[in-house]
Amino acid sequence: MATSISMPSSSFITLTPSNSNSRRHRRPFRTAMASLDQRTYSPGVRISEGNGGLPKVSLSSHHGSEAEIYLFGACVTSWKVSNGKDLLFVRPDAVFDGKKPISGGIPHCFPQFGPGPMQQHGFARNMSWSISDSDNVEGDPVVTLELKDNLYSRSMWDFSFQALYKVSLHSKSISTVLTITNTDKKPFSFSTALHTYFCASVTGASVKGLKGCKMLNKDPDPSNPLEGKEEREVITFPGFVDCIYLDAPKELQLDNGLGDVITIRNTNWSDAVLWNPHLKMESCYRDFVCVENAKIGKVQLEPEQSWVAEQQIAIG
Ligand SMILES: O=P(O)(O)OC[C@H]1O[C@H](O)[C@H](O)[C@@H](O)[C@@H]1O
Repeated sequence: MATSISMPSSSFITLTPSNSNSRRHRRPFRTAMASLDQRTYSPGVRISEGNGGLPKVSLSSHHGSEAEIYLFGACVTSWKVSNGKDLLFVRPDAVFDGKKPISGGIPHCFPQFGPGPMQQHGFARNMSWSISDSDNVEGDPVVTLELKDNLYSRSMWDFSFQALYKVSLHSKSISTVLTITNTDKKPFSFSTALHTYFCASVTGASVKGLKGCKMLNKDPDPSNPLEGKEEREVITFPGFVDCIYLDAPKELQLDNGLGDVITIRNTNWSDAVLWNPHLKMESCYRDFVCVENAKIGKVQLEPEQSWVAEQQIAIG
């Protein structure tokens, strides 16, 4: 069944979440593992200790789908539909030490995509987010995570901001809405991406939907990307791939080469990135491809303005 994403037509909005058909718990707190189990969340939303003792939110829908999200980096590390097959990939070299970003699942790149004045892909993927809200909408669990500036983020990017990340699990899809709000008194700008790792057989995987897009190919020289236009209907991963697609469409299709066709829809994520490290990660490159929704050109926000973007990945 096709599911549509309904989003405000403007990319800059003020958030007013509401849902009459929901069972919501709003409990802002900063995570401390000892106190986590005393909190209650909406049905289908549970918190427990994950790898490395890091707090992990588990979502289970009444349809049998499941997802896991680490508060460290607000990283969705697992998404399973009712057949129990995990469609996301976590690299075998991923560490869960609360310092290094979790390599796999859906890491955030914010407030910078790629290399730049601050660390690669910014700091959001290696900070602890908190739970600001949980909900259950007709049997589907929803959790909203929040990140605000602190001394660490300000040491790299001296702005006051709020990031809200709402993750909703459905029977055959998972959607994420990222809202960045300028809570500062001065404007700021950022680039961002959701660096999604999909389980795949790299020799059978392919992506459709990018034909005609302007490309910035970081292969062979990442510091001097080659401009071009994508001519292929079906893009495969025969070797190292690291390519930005500007003004990508709202819907891409990934055939993971493992028998699944995954539709990746978005609202307001204007760009896309394909990445597979090939022999640079010899132990695991055969088992995943990254298809990333991104905002490569800078988003500029005035004080109190918000930017909102949604990604939905769906199967079947
Ligand atoms: O290893 P990471 O810091 O997670 O980055 C992994 C990759 O992310 C993106 O896909 C970039 O386009 C690549 O150039 C980068 O190598």
